[in-house]
Amino acid sequence: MASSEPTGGAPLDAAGPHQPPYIYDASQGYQATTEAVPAELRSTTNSTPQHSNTEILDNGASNNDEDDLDDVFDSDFDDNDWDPEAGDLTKSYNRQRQLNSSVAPRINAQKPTANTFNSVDDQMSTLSKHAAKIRLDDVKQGSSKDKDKADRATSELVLDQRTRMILLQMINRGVVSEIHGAISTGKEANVYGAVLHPEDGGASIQRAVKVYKTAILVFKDRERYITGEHRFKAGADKGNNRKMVKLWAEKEFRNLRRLHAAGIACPEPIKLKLHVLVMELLGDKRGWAFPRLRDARLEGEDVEEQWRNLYIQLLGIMRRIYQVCKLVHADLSEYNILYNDKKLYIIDVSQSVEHEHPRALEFMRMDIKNVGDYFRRQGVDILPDRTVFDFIISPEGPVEEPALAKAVEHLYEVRPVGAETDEAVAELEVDNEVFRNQYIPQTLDQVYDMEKDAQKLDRGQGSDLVYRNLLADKVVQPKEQKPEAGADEVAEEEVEEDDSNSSSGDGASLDSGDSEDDESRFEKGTPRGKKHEDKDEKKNHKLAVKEAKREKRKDKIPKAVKKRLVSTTSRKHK
Ligand SMILES: Nc1ncnc2c1ncn2[C@@H]1O[C@H](COP(=O)(O)OP(=O)(O)OP(=O)(O)O)[C@@H](O)[C@H]1O
Ligand SMILES: [Mg+2]
Repeated sequence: MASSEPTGGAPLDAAGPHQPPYIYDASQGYQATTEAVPAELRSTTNSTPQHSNTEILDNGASNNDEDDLDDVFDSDFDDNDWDPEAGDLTKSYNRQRQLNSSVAPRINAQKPTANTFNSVDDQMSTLSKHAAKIRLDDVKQGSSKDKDKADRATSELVLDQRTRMILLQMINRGVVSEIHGAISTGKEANVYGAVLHPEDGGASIQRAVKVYKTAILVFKDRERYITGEHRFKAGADKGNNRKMVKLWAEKEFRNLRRLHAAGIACPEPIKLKLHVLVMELLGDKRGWAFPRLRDARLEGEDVEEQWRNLYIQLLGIMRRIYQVCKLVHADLSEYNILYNDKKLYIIDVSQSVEHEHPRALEFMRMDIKNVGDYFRRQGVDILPDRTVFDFIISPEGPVEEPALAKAVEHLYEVRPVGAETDEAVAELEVDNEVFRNQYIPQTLDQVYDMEKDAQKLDRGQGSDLVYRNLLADKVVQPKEQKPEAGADEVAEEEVEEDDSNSSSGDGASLDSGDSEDDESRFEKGTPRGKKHEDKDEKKNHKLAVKEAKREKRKDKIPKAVKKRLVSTTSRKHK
């Protein structure tokens, strides 16, 4: 994949003002004229734009300017831009963007340009002393069956120059002391284990380092999370991979911080630099990461009950993320939840959206489906998607444990039919199917026939409306309600209020959030689905779904048999 063909590697005569104080030779690499550039850096080092022979491995990085290290050595690492105490993150983010897009060197403009290279070179030399602390072959994987994967991971993992420099910086600044092998390699990011040996000789601290990839194909499907995120617009430049991954990393960092501040079990975000995010390792003291929920093996006599408790725990977490963090995870599944000792940990929140994102509720419905499907496969008697949806978005009700779990138990008690009979199970499936295809307006602006719905409310039939829980009493007085003063506006206030109380003082959004942008968020996030279906069409659709289900049921395994099968399988895990 990488080319070792030298193209610009002819020895330079002398270091001119725009050239570094070392020269590059195609066969021998760097020939230092001042300090030696160590082997660790030599393979890919290239600090001058006229050299294009940089080996671009790894990371899927394919930008021609991958060797540009300017932003890596920006002073932003030092000025605590990403510390919660540093104040307005939007401002610091914008400041950073300005810095990054500036053509002039960011070091004292009075200095001759040659000093810029000196400085980069000096920094590289300084960092080089840490090179041996990046030991990617030191792989820790959860189980021996993952050995193959681990081997593959090791060979796949060759860091590009920029990433390596950032990692060395992290070591130099004492964010971590060593970086080890990959915990995970994926299409969007690699996650490495790292360890910090505190200077005071205290116990070592395990950390995780997530490195986002810059290959273009990777985040193609991220479009829908950006479109409609009006505050994201100014920052998103789809033409520039590097900027994009930086944005995703920032988004994840901020979202994690919100979750963590709300006391949700998730990795504590520690440090962010460009596309590299350092966070708490969710794992044991020796650096073994907790398994994903998908790979979790529950043990004990009461495995069934444990699964049910995890399901209830997760519904509580989802409600808390929505109500307290004002976010929707948007990629929640057994792959993005870690499990340890009866507890669930939420990870991978770079695509999480504000609850006011035009598609937030659609993403939430997807999360609910994924979660429900998974727990059902574990034999849990799950609640209907619609019930879960209402539980999460209802402004009324608790947002803390243990009250959350109690509230879920209550939902079980009051549901009309339990899942004891085949009919009840079938009914649940129909209801889920209908719900999953139903149009959900995000705000009152999107309500198709406000008049008609208002009449419904007046007649006390508001519970028929799928968006009924958006209709907090204070938000909706249907008759006087103007479309532009919808739930969204109130939600905005709540966000601000919430943010000002939170320690981070910022949101997960990435730009200034100008309110005049508010309308534009609906341009592309056009409501889809069943909006234009009238009542009869809906009824027919429901009947059709019912009919299809009835057909399917004919060759269905009876519930009791299925349950037996499921519990035998889970017992195998003991
Ligand atoms: N803080 C952490 N502690 C322990 N393990 C982690 C942590 N963060 C991530 N992991 C592990 O790394 C894996 C990938 O992380 P994550 O889900 O955040 O990346 P991703 O964006 O899904 O990347 P990709 O889509 O490329 O796989 C997780 O499934 C988990 O096993
Ligand atoms: Mg993931």
